[in-house]
Amino acid sequence: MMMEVAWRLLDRRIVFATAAVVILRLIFRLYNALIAKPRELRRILKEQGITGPHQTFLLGNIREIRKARGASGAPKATPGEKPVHHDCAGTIFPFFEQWRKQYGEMFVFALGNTQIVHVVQSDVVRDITTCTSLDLGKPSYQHKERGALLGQGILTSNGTFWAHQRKILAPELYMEKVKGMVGLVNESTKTLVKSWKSHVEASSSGAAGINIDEHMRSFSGDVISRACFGSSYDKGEEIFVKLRALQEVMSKMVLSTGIPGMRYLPTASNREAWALEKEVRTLILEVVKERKAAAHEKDLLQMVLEGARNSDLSQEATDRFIVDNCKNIYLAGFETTAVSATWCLMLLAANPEWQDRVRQEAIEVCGGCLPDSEMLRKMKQLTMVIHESLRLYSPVPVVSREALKSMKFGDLNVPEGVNLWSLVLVLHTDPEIWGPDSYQFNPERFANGISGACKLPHLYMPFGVGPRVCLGQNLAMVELKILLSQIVCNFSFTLSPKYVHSPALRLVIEPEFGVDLLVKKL
Ligand code: HEM
Repeated sequence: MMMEVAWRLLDRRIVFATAAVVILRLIFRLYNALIAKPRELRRILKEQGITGPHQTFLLGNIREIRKARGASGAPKATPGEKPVHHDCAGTIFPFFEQWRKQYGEMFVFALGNTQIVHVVQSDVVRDITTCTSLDLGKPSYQHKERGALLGQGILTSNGTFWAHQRKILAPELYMEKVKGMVGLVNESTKTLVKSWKSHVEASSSGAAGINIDEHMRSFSGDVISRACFGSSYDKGEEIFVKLRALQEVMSKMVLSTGIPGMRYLPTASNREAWALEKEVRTLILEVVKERKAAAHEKDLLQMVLEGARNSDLSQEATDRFIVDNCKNIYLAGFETTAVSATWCLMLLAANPEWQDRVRQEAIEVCGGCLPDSEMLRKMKQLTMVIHESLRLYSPVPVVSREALKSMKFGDLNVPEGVNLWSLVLVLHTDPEIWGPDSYQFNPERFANGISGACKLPHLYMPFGVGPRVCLGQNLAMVELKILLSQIVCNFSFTLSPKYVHSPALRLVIEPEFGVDLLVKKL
């Protein structure tokens, strides 16, 4: 009896002792990750003279700033006012402007427990963005926060795994291959032009008011579905509808919190994201299964499939490789292209003289036909407008990297785990680089290409630069050129009085209330 009681007590003591050790280790790890390591990184940076705001800057703060300045962070604009472009960098990132004044060009701040150095000096930006070392990668917090959306695909992965994925995907988006996609982009454009024509015909005044954002998204989604899934296009559409829903759920989550680990909690949005993630995975793998039966044309999915099969991965890892990269291509190529087209059309509507110039050129070059790749090359005025639009409203506002090991750029020692951010919008509108009219819409500056437009061409980076430069930039330019040339050939358009100019930061920089145009058939 005595023995039994002693054993029981001992048992309990062992259980308590084990639990105490586990809890203490957990506390120690949390302390290290949340307090000791960030403090140590700050100390190293401070020794180099890099200081900055001490409060932890969570993405939730963006909402506070928005509340204070109006819904998007942009000053309130009156409907019908001509857009003022100098809004963008300063109003979307007012805190950066304030910190630059307070701490100088290079400063450190925190996003959750991640230390971020803000860098805009041209030589340091060049060294960072062109660095080919695999020790410099994409920030790990992006993967943590957007795991359900991105998985471990090309956008967020690092090291040799990223290099392997890039090697498989890159050749499929080289210019030679993209030339072969002109036909499918023309198909998607025809659908859009037809739908706008019926809108105009249905309006009694001969001018239809169109909120163009959804139209641009349908166009861009249509192109990506065709490029990715080829003849399995119908299934591709279904997958992309679900992915868009997933993206929307995730974008709300990303904006509402910067707290690490939130995505593991069973909140309502997390549960919704997990369910959508599962559905997308099942749908993609169904297409893959169907394909195993028959020889297939070489669309993007097929390349991802073959790349995964030749990679000596387990079945589980192969499936993940395929699903994650399909999701990554969609995310990288869908919203960015749609929002770029939206900004280009807003600028053409606000600047009728440029709309006329682009129209005249498109009519001369295309002669009433759908463009081929040679015609696209000849449309110089249109290319200038697209470059200028991507300069003022670059959809991706920040190019970011993480030092996966301690690294050095010029005099800057970057400790392992520190992130580097270059604000594209600031670099794109710096009067020192672009001249006194840097905030104005002036496509003429690109008459002699990017190197003729500014003093430091490597700082023009709507598609990023260096080894991780956008893989889809050729396709994106082809999409924009075909879409815009066909719109100006078929329609004339002005900004509707409903339009309120308010660039807002969501996953990309987009017009907060959309773009409303008044469209007439030519
Ligand atoms: C106007 C439209 C687009 C813009 C503005 C854009 C912009 C960007 C930017 C800024 C990056 C990050 C570069 C860096 O971190 O240095 C990126 C990466 C990427 N983009 Fe795009 N993109 C566009 C369209 C597309 C399209 C249509 C696709 C695919 C079909 C695509 C695929 C990718 C991929 C796969 C990456 C990751 C590259 C890597 O990490 O190795 N993008 N894009």
